[in-house]
Amino acid sequence: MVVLSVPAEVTVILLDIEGTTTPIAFVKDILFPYIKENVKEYLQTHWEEEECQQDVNLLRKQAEEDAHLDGAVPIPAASGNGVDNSQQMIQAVVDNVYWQMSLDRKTTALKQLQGHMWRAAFTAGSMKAEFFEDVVPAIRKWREAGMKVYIYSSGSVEAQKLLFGHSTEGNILELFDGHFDTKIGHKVESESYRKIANSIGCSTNNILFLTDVTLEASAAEEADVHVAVVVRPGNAGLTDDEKTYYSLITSFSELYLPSSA
Ligand SMILES: CSCCC(=O)C(=O)COP(=O)(O)O
Ligand SMILES: [Mg+2]
Repeated sequence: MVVLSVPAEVTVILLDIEGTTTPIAFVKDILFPYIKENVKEYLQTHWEEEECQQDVNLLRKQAEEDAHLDGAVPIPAASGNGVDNSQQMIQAVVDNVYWQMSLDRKTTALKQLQGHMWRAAFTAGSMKAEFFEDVVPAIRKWREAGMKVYIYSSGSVEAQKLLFGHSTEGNILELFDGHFDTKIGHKVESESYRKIANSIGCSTNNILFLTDVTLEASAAEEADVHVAVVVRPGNAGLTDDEKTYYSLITSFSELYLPSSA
């Protein structure tokens, strides 16, 4: 088995979700289709609720920022009361969500709505998150060795908690010291990793970030975070240069912690 030695200065392991702890197929074939199939009905049912209106307002602000992009879908401001106006707005939100999802955008606005929508499915038990089989045993071992373990995903913190709270392995939220999402910054921006270190109360070089996306790995590395790129079935392929440059692991069990020897 290939072994990757974790530098002695590392005290925190920061984990991506999609393509790292969880198969991309679970996200693309289960989580995202649920949103597309249910978004219109969800908006119709919850439209008058404050949480739903906050989600719509955030999506509208995002739509304003996106106005210059090809194919962008605007969300009009409410122009009055009435069923027709609400139905038009709901359709605009639906179209905007579909457009954003067609580009796999990671905007806070889209991720916040998705998180709220998944709540019903996870809490009713009709959806259970999946992890690669090495994930939970490895995290338990890291914790026993004194590591802190955090999640950093584009999925909202609320969605992350649903995922780890309702999985095929039960509620495993206790395994994490905390969660970060795009509210701290985007995963392809190195400043986000500095802010995460600051929030945890450590130096960036105390963190090892595991992700499947080399743009994220590169941003983290620029902030002096240690990185390993996770190669899983179904993940996007890496170029030869990326394969040579990055430390690669295909299972969390390939990480060797000197402190656990
Ligand atoms: C609770 S995560 C749901 C998946 C998701 O929406 C997503 O965007 C995953 O992104 P990641 O940063 O984990 O690759
Ligand atoms: Mg990922």
